[in-house]
Amino acid sequence: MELGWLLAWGAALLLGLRVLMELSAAANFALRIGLYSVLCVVGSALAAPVCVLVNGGRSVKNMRIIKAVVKSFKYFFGLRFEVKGLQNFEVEGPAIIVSNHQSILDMMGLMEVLPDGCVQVGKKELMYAGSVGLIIYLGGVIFINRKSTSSAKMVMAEVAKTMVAENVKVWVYPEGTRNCTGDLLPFKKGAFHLAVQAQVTGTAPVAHGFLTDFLSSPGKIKVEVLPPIETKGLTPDDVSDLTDRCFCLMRETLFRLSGRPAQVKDSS
Ligand SMILES: CCCCC/C=C\C/C=C\CCCCCCCC(=O)SCCNC(=O)CCNC(=O)[C@H](O)C(C)(C)COP(=O)(O)OP(=O)(O)OC[C@H]1O[C@@H](n2cnc3c(N)ncnc32)[C@H](O)[C@@H]1OP(=O)(O)O
Ligand SMILES: CCCCCCCC/C=C\CCCCCCCC(=O)OC[C@@H](O)COP(=O)(O)O
Repeated sequence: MELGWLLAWGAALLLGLRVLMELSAAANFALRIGLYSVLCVVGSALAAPVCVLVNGGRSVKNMRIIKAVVKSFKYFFGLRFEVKGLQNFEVEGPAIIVSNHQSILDMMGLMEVLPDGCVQVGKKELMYAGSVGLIIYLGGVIFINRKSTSSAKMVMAEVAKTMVAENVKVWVYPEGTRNCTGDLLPFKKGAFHLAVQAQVTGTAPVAHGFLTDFLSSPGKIKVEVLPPIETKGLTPDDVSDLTDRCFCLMRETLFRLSGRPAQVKDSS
């Protein structure tokens, strides 16, 4: 009898949530973000011991495991991904990847395209986000202190040396924070200094219209990897131009993916 009541209450709750999601777009979004957070926390707790057992601790190789787990999340939301330009990651030698960053949800899109041996740059506070922080640490994410420019620059200078020595790709979010306005924030220049310091083969901009597509249920998320910009031979004097070029390319692509007319605006 008690089990019967429990099932009845459970069914009523699910039905109630379903109706709420149908009636209110805000409730729909909040519930889906809630489910995503639960999946991240539980997925991280389950994946962390696997990463330690398979790769012995913090290593970029763990990103393969993390990627497999995060890629399964789309089935909970009925999402599909339309990925274009993956071949643009096939550059010889180290490279920088830059992408827009709309929300915590972006990780689902990023994992659809993340190449092997690619480390990401993240704010150091992420380390303290419970099991999610642990998995981010295990995945080899490079942590920077956004409150100290000199310390962030020092970390980036070390990254420049490592990426050349170990032939790795580095993924940076040049807006430096989440931004869900549908447009881009002016780019910070760290990624582009890094490209020049490491004399990388290319800087590949990635653009996605994640949030717009996530809100239209069931969404088809568009992610596009643009052709890399050759950065070998550039000097520190070229950093501003390189930053502007990437900004314009990415903004144009973001607007196209979101189905809005292109607008003209510079990065300053
Ligand atoms: C299994 C289940 C798993 C479930 C969980 C799901 C997924 C998780 C798993 C893994 C995914 C991890 C994802 C992590 C995502 C993290 C995203 C973020 O955290 S974004 C925020 C952090 N990132 C950034 O901030 C990068 C962008 N910022 C920069 O590049 C900045 O420039 C900076 C280097 C941080 C410095 O910033 P600051 O504001 O302090 O200074 P300015 O940018 O204003 O620069 C001042 C001045 O210095 C010059 N400059 C900058 N960098 C350099 C340099 N390296 N060398 C020389 N000079 C530099 C810059 O040009 C400015 O000078 P000027 O004004 O004259 O041009
Ligand atoms: C003991 C503490 C427990 C904390 C539990 C935290 C639970 C978090 C639940 C779900 C979060 C999933 C996060 C996926 C990783 C997303 C990385 C990310 O998007 O970081 C934001 C950062 O780029 C920019 O931060 P700001 O926009 O500047 O801010």
